[in-house]
Amino acid sequence: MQTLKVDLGERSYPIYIGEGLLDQPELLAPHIAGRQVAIVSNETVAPLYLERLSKTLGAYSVLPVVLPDGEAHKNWETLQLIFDALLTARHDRRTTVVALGGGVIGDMAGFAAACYQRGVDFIQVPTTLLSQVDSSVGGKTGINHPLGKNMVGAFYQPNAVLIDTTSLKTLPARELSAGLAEVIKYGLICDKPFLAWLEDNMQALRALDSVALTEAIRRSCAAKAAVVGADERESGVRATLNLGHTFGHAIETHMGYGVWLHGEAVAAGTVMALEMSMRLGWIDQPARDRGIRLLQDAGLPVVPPQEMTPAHFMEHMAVDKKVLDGRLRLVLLRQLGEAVVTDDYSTEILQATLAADYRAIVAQL
Ligand SMILES: NC(=O)c1ccc[n+]([C@@H]2O[C@H](COP(=O)([O-])OP(=O)(O)OC[C@H]3O[C@@H](n4cnc5c(N)ncnc54)[C@H](O)[C@@H]3O)[C@@H](O)[C@H]2O)c1
Ligand SMILES: O=C(O)C(=O)C[C@@H](O)[C@H](O)[C@H](O)COP(=O)(O)O
Ligand SMILES: [Zn+2]
Repeated sequence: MQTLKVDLGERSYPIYIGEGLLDQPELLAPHIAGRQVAIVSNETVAPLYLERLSKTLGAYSVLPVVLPDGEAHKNWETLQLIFDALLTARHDRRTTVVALGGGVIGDMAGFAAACYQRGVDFIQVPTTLLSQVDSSVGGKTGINHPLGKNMVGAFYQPNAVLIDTTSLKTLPARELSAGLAEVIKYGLICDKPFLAWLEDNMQALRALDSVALTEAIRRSCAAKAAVVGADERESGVRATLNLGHTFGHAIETHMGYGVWLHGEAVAAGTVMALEMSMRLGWIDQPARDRGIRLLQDAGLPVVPPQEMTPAHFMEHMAVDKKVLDGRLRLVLLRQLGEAVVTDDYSTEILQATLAADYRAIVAQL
């Protein structure tokens, strides 16, 4: 097992990474204060892992809360089901909410923990690659609004993150690829050598090679922990973790939550960010193409939806959380491995990026 730390003073917490950690009560016990634990999961993950985790937490009174599965359920109605269950079972302020599932479950369970009786303890047990490398770390919690992704939420850090890498064995290939989009993101924004490592190891990752996966998870979590430790509430460098997300969130909202997976939308959005960085003269064409090829090798879509016009993108991007005083800030690349958050671009270049022929760009690779 490997242990990383998210360094946030008195709110610091460990990230445990390893095989079979779901069965190790001694890792969770130090992070549970009371006798009550609510395991929040969904209809897909619960049949796979809920019984196991409940057994591991056998010393506590365990309340299972099983939600409907999917991004389309990341909303008020589903959040309410968590509060209903906690209140019906008389969970008090010393309860611990444990999120068992992917990023949708983690974001919702975390938000519920932030709100329930004004805040109770919370542990992340992520079971998708995306949640293991990104969403379980850093304390962004929340739900979607029909007008925009993650528009209602709170920064609320977990007490611990427990990553059992063997849970990835049951993950569908499409979901694994979605997680790889966020892994590639770390290489693009802050770790150029990691890009080369990913190019060398992409096939092993997609074949669920446990050594390669553990290394990708460790390196991703280390990058995320460093960024979050430096800027917990996104007043600066944390916004770089949003590479590809301004365009990607527009795709998710426009297409209907769940039609494009978050990681898929981020992948196509990252291609758009690469294209815009090239049009600004910051990266050259070989660098752009290298990024696109890596996303493609990960099994991800690299062309935005054909039905989305520049006007559609502009409409959705207007509610992005990086808009300040009406001006949209974008995460772009100065070079591979170095991201910037900037509003220093011309409208013409943004419009040209939105209108670019991505099918032609991909065809020439
Ligand atoms: N809070 C953050 O910092 C942050 C970061 C990135 C993404 N997110 C959010 O995370 C969400 C995406 O997360 P996701 O990609 O994990 O999607 P998800 O939570 O929808 O999980 C993907 C699918 O895999 C299933 N699943 C989960 N674990 C499984 C397993 N081990 N075996 C088989 N099936 C399994 C789920 O039931 C679901 O159907 C989005 O809502 C996104 O906005 C949040
Ligand atoms: O942790 C962060 O900060 C991120 O931006 C990570 C992203 O991968 C993630 O999708 C996040 O939920 C996006 O945040 P948002 O503030 O743009 O909704
Ligand atoms: Zn993301």
